[in-house]
Amino acid sequence: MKHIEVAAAVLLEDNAVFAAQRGHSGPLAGRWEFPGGKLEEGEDGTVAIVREIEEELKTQIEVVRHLITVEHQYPTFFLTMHAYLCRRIYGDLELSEHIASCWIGKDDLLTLDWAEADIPVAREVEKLLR
Ligand SMILES: Nc1nc2c([nH]c(=O)n2[C@@H]2O[C@H](COP(=O)(O)OP(=O)(O)OP(=O)(O)O)[C@@H](O)[C@H]2O)c(=O)[nH]1
Repeated sequence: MKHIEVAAAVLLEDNAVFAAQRGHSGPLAGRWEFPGGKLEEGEDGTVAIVREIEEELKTQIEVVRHLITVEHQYPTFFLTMHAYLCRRIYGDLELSEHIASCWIGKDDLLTLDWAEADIPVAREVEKLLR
């Protein structure tokens, strides 16, 4: 079974979190996620997340702290996902791969159609929102 290791960014601003909708085809098409991507060989998650957000969203971020690591078995691969609380430094989170994005508050957070592995992350985020 394929094992994928991914870093994801939790960006909080004005008491809301940034979420993005996947546009790729495949089993998770159209599902919502925290932006990020796969670690390169030998790469630390904190380095990977800064690189991925620069590539995907043309935005510079910094990592504030590790939030949660989730392990999830999808039908076709096993996922390890490290979610980091991050801060935006510069850039407007321009979508290049996702089809939509939103800033979502505590009350609506769990109503989004999240990728399954993201539910435990969303629950952690819920604790950080008022
Ligand atoms: N970035 C990200 N990926 C997630 C999340 N939740 C989740 O299940 N995943 C899965 O983890 C993998 C992340 O890879 P990616 O975003 O680099 O993937 P991709 O399939 O577009 O790959 P590619 O860049 O090789 O085309 C995908 O299979 C994605 O479905 C999440 O919150 N953020």
